[in-house]
Amino acid sequence: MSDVKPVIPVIDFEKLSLSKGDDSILRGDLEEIGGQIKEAFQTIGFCYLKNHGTDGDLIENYFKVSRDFFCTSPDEKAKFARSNDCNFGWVALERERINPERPGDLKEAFNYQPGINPDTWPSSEFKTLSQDFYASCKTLSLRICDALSVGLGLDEKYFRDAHKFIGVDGNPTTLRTLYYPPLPEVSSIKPGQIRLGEHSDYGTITMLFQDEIGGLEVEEKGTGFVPATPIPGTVILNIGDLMQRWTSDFLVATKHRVCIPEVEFKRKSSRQSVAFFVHPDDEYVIKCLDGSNKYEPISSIDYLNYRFSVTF
Ligand SMILES: O=C(O)CCC(=O)C(=O)O
Ligand SMILES: [Fe+2]
Repeated sequence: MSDVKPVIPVIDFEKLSLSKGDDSILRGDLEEIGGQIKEAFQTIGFCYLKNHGTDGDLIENYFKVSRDFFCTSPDEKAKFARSNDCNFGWVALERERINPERPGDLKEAFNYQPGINPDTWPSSEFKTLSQDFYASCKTLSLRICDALSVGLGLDEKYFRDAHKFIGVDGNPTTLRTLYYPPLPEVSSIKPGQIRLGEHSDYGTITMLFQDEIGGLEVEEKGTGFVPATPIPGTVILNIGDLMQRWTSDFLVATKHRVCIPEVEFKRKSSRQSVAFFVHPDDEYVIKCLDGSNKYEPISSIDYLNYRFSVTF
């Protein structure tokens, strides 16, 4: 057996799994798992969590209802187009350029944030599954917050207390289902165009569920981009720029992207993923945790608006 650690570590989350009630969570388990997550975020900035306890049927059904929507006609999808002032709905192919130096991303997406109550949904099933998936991700992300708080030597509820309003007004945490359609012939892909350009996320943590097609790559210092190969049953976890700022760069928000697969059948296949972007409450003020003033205090919502204003 080699002692070389895999670049992106796989962390066993079983002891903090969603199948366990809040009362059965032990401090020692938060320390152990929180320490492993911290170490991953100090180095590569990404990890996989296995045995997280998210209901497999819920994941499967949410992927399916999303795919059914993305496979409807552009006119149908346009009825649910996301506007700049309302974080709900469909984002068309090439509509976003997350890396402004590249052409539009070859992806579609659908955003959901429970504080926003749209008049209509693509289907009642889509609505129910979005609500259920959001609720499950919320619980898991708060457990991750507890582990990370303990891992960083903070009070167990430190990060949880900054995320009190996830899923209600006053917190921008977003569930985004992503669809990367089958790709056209290489000749009709624009120079430099990929499925999702290089970027780091904006908020505190991001959880990502991906199908088996692959293509996600993560930047490793000194090496370049390395694949985040799909591992069935896991969720991928990374931090965003706001968490990096909060920890005065102690933890790193790693750049990542989704490339055009080299294997032909994967280029001809669609790819799906689901991201849960966690942000602190709008008015929560982020101050450097080490007591330094490396970065000025800033409210969560001011930071997010600033990031959107320079990207889109
Ligand atoms: O689809 C993926 O694998 C990555 C998605 C992502 O990084 C994002 O939406 O920020
Ligand atoms: Fe991302």
